[in-house]
Amino acid sequence: MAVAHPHYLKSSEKRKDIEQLMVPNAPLAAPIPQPTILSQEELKKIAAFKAVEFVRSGMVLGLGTGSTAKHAVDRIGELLKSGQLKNIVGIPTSMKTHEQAMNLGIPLSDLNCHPIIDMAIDGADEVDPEMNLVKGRGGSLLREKMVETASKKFIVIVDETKLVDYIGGSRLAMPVEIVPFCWKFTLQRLEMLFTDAGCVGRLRTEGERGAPYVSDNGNYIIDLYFDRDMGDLKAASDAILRLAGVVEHGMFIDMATTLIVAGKNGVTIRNKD
Ligand SMILES: O=C[C@H](O)[C@H](O)[C@H](O)COP(=O)(O)O
Repeated sequence: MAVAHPHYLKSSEKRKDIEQLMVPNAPLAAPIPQPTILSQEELKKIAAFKAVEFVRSGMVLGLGTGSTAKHAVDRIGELLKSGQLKNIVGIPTSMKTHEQAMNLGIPLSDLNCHPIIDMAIDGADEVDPEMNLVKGRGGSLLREKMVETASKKFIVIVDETKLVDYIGGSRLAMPVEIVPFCWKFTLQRLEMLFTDAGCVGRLRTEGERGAPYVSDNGNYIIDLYFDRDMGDLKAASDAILRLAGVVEHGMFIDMATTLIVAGKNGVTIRNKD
């Protein structure tokens, strides 16, 4: 199903007016409707707002992490404030989202108190044609996976740049959360699993001094980069999880129940068969 972006037309018309004002001796003609070019940020927001339309009062909600999920959390906060939503309980997937939701006044809880979640809404770094995902480039994969596997429905929200032919296909990171102890050893073991796919691993670092990035759970992250398709994802997942030292990986296989993609031609909503 594709839906256009009517609520964004006004701003494009505004832009047209401004362009006309900047052209010397521009004729005073009625503005000609132009196709709207939306930024990636606007597309993320459109996908996020569409997902929040599925939220109902009384739900326990998994609150995702990242720049796309942030729009969804903001929107939920807004609807709670205006009274359009009531009795929502949010389960945040990171310390960052916890802070955002708290500042918005969204009542929060955790998996100990709410082991079954009605619906989770979160972004993704990659989505393949089977709706398998890569997540965790923002470092929150472990808590996201815990919350989203506990969710009856998991709505993934992305702009169309996240669509790939196969997992790893963006050539960007597939994150793996590991314990800090002897991280180089674990990195080498991870690379060795995927030599056929031309896999290279890098410890994620931050700051000018390149200190290891530390997750909300006190762990390190190894980013894996693939030259070629790694093949059977379930076999890859099992092999990674069998390595002592690995906590979790960022492949979310067969977890998404709905995918919302915002692109220049509109919004597409797809449910898992
Ligand atoms: O750890 C981060 C999460 O998995 C994000 O959902 C993912 O990285 C997508 O983030 P963004 O919406 O900022 O592209």
